[in-house]
Amino acid sequence: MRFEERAPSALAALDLPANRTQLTGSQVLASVYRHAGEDSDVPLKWGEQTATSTAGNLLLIAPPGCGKTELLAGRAKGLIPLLRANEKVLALTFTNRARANLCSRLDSEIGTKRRIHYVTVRNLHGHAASVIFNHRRLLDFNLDSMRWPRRTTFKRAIERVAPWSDVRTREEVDQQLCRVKCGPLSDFEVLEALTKLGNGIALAVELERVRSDELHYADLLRHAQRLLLNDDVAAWYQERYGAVLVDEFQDLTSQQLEIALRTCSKSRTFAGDPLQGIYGWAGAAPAAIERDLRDICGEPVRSNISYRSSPAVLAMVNAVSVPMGAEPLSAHKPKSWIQGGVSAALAFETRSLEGKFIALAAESIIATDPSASVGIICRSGWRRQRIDETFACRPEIDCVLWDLAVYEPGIVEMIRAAAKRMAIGITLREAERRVVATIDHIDFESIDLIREVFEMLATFGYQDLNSALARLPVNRDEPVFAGVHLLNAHLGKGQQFDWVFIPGFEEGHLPDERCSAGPELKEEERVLLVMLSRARKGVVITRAKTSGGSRRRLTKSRWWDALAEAALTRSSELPGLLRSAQAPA
Ligand SMILES: Nc1ncnc2c1ncn2[C@@H]1O[C@H](COP(=O)(O)OP(=O)(O)OP(=O)(O)O)[C@@H](O)[C@H]1O
Repeated sequence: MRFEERAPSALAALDLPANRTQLTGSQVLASVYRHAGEDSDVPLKWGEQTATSTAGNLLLIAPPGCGKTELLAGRAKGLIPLLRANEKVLALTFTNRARANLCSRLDSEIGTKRRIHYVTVRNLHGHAASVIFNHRRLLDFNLDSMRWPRRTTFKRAIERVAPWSDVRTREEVDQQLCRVKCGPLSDFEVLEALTKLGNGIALAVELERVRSDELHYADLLRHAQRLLLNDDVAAWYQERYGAVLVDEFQDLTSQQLEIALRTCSKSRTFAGDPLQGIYGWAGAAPAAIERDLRDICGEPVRSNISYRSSPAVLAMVNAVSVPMGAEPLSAHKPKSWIQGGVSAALAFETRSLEGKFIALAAESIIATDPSASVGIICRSGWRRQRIDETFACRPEIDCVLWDLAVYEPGIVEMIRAAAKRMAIGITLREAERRVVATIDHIDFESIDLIREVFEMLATFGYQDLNSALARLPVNRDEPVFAGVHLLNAHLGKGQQFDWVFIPGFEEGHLPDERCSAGPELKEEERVLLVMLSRARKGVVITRAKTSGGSRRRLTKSRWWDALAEAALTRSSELPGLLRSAQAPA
């Protein structure tokens, strides 16, 4: 059945200012073409200078989709012949998915074997953990008796000391602890600082952590920084790493920057985009970091040609980024995109209709092009609830929920590989113990995720491993593959999808109600830019006019009108365009 036959009510509910949108859209499109030139082969300078340059330090600054991560992979290739015997390149990212992303780019550039031989790819917490483990004898605590952090460690700690605290209090405590631990403080100095600040809950959480011999994520960075401030420790790493590459520098804290710099002194490459800085709440300071990096690397190499997105997507991206002070982004080979791509803004009467539309649209895209990836990206988890429920009612659509451990790149594969050596009928508990035993204990994040998978299987009532394994999804190493992906904004950083749907353009959600002024509002704008710019072929933004059974009126997001103006696709054209969802010619 055709898309529009299946969704008459959802389509009828669309509310798009068609004429005005088309007019403004063509103007924007014209400017996108003008900037790129027809099918121009750009930007040689950007690529040549970065991949083959043997300059010690290099700073790459460019907006989303210009190929920064790709260039880091190229740079690794160029640096490998310059390494001395026993030296490696260290590539640092922020998340597991970003690590998987960089690994797959490196694999295409230099092959998996050479990548494993010459390049260590870690996220910053993983690198910190290895520094702590390698130099544990210098620590002022016994690492053997400590537990590595889990994703739930902080949540469990605060539930123990302040079970009555609300979400906002918990976030504030988390942020305060992160800020205090952003320097090379000992445990005693952390307690002293928290006492001075007078936040009783934060102090209680920290005391509970020390009492129960746990490390939190922020402790990993703090202890790694302290160790690396020791010149002998730093020299040990500097002999091993002939080059360091850091992706997304805008999200570094000064502590993380120091860890990267002390780890490698020879060749340092940083890639990023200050306008995509979305971790200010965790202590990242893009402007200060950029200043420091200019001192170290000199003038940045820049580009504003997007290899990722169609002209229609870029029209929306530019509508957000240009008022923020960015140069407009242009599409590389703009003519190669069928009809210039898609960008649309759709308002629905209710959240339920919005969810129904998105599910049908995603289903239609996948039915037409099974190789397409569709990202449904929400600013916040609470606003995704209705969307998740809609997809849960439609088991025929395969969905990847990015918050579940079972969908983290490589995790199910690790379980399956270990399970091959286990007897049929082994209990889940025993299987978990044996799977964990096969993982390098420094890889505490994979161990945490494997434990989460087993916890989830136990909740679903599985008794033995074999029956559970049959129900686990096929898991891949790459972060984004064909199918529907449901995620929140921060998880999507650095990733890309053929199609992106962004629900929830209402005040209170976008921007978040706690971030409606000052630097927090600026950061929300950057979050918006990150979400929009994940799209390759098409981006569709949506909002609901009312909420819940009471039909409370919702106020449209302050960014809605500008984006609806920049949208190039009329609602009546959308079904056909979704059906012709193919990769660019
Ligand atoms: N020189 C190039 N030629 C063709 N395609 C490219 C080139 N450079 C990058 N790409 C492609 O463009 C897309 C975006 O690249 P990449 O993810 O490296 O951009 P980015 O600048 O790191 O983006 P973000 O800031 O959003 O993380 C990828 O699909 C990549 O393969």
